[in-house]
Amino acid sequence: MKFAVIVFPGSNCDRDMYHAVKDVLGAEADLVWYQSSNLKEYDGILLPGGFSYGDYLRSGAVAATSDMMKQIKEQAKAGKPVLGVCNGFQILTESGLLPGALMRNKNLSFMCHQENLIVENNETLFTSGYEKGEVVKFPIAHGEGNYFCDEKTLNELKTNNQIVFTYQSNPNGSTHDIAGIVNKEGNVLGMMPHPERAVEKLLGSDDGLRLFQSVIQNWRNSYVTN
Ligand SMILES: NC(=O)CC[C@H](N)C(=O)O
Repeated sequence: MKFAVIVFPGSNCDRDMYHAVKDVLGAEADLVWYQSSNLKEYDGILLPGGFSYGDYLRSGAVAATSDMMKQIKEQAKAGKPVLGVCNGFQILTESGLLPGALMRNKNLSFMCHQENLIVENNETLFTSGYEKGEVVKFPIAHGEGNYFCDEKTLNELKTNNQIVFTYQSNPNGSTHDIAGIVNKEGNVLGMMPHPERAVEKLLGSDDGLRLFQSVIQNWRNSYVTN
């Protein structure tokens, strides 16, 4: 399985994502500049965190209009796994691949620390390696992680089991303590906390490893026969 780690001007967690999948997991991965047109070559797409286009207008708003996002939409439609972390999540909501929006944190401050998350749904291709209800520890690092959606959208998210991670102790004011959601089809996950920064005990947690392992395992189950 080969991953594309998408790099926009202003991405700054791209190297961490690359390190996690390539060096720690031993998967194939490339850093893919946003002007590339070869996304079809990849089996999985990783949208890392950062400050694409300096967070101008709104976080993720400019990147959402790029040709790269058009390619990502096509690949998502084809069923490939797409993971957006932090600014990646913001880009996914801004581009309409996921519902809702990320607003300024309730305390209007940038926050950077470890958070406990609850795995609400372990029936996705990203979370099959976790137990339902399991508490995992991932770091957060954001100023605009306050997930908002209207009542109707929240009910849809609940009905379709699209809420994947919630915060055990809500740090940013997110609606329903939401930390991560999937699309209806289940192949696009957006989350504010950083699984790629929780892949080695030295980092304070390796709970993020199983997320990437789940993606790889599910891809193998679908495409590799022997
Ligand atoms: N680490 C990140 O991706 C930061 C995301 C975003 N630009 C924010 O501060 O909200």
